[in-house]
Amino acid sequence: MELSDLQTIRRELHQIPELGFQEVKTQLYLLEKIQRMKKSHVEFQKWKTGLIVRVAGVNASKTIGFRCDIDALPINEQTNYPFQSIHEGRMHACGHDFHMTIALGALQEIIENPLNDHVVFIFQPAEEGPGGALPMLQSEELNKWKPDVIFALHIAPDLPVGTVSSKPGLLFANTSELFIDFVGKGGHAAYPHLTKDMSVAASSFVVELQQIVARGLDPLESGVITIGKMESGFVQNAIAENARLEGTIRTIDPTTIDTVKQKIEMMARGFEISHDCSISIDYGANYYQVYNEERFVDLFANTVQQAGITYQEASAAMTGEDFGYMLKEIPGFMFWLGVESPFGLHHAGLQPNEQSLEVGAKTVVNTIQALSV
Ligand SMILES: CC(=O)N[C@@H](CCC[C@H](N)C(=O)O)C(=O)O
Repeated sequence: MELSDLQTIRRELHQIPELGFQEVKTQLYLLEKIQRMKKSHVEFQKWKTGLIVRVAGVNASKTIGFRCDIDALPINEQTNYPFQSIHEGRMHACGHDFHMTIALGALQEIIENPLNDHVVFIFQPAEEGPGGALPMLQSEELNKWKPDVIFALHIAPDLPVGTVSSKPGLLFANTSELFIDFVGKGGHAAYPHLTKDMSVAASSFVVELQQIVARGLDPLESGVITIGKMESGFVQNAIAENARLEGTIRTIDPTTIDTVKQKIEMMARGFEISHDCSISIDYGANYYQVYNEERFVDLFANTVQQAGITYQEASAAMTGEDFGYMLKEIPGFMFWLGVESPFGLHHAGLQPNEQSLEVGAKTVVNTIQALSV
């Protein structure tokens, strides 16, 4: 596919971002593109709001899988693009518009030049939450065409176009969402002694949470607790009866996340006494670490270098990815694709360089070919 075709697809997808398991327009868009490419050796199945496409090999001994994620974030876009999101409060701020476009570009190439092996393209919903990889992996649809080896990519705003990066072993962290609800007693702003102020309780809780990482964990273990959203009260001159914190926990070791959760629960019991309130905790979606198999990372590094693309050894990151569940069951790896954006992932100004679409599609095709040898 020409760069201009990839750009058109990316821009059209960028305009219709949808949250996890609501990717209705996105699924239709992908279907329409796939129908146009479809030939007799191509089949597809829908899975919820996602899709699985299989290109049959000419003499297959295995199935190679490439997975891309298709959902967006509840972020208000702040780019100066003429093709901004038409969905208010929704944005492809994690590059999934790029991931889908690259998958479509690679799919077309593989349809036109089928390999010996079968190739399965997985368009997975709900990566940002509540998590589509695990239920998709357990689905009849995916099990019908289960890959023997699988890989995926993620855009990297801090890497130049023409550079890709990965590493053997741990690439992304273990994660758990974190939702904490506080219930106290509201009242007039002038009579705090008659109330249980949940704005104060929740604010102190946010600050105290950081002590769990600073003082509750072995300094040689890594952890992050981030509260990305807090809400309380409803008017400036009333004391808040309710508060809600929304955040995420990240750890390098899968067992450390349980330690963090225990400490949060102990802290909540203490706050219930000291603030005379009730606190409930929900951990939402939990993702398993992304762990790359060394032999595939080596093969990938050699393949891209032969194609004139720069390979850089990555460091592990505290980002999460439910693709970790797929890698737990199917051998493979994940890599970062350089897109040099002035703003990072999950930022309202994310503007990845579209030149990277061609590099991405070429890299995916080359990798599938290398895995098929
Ligand atoms: C690559 C990336 O940015 N992934 C997300 C995954 C989110 C998982 C979940 N909603 C959570 O916040 O724990 C990330 O934020 O790392």
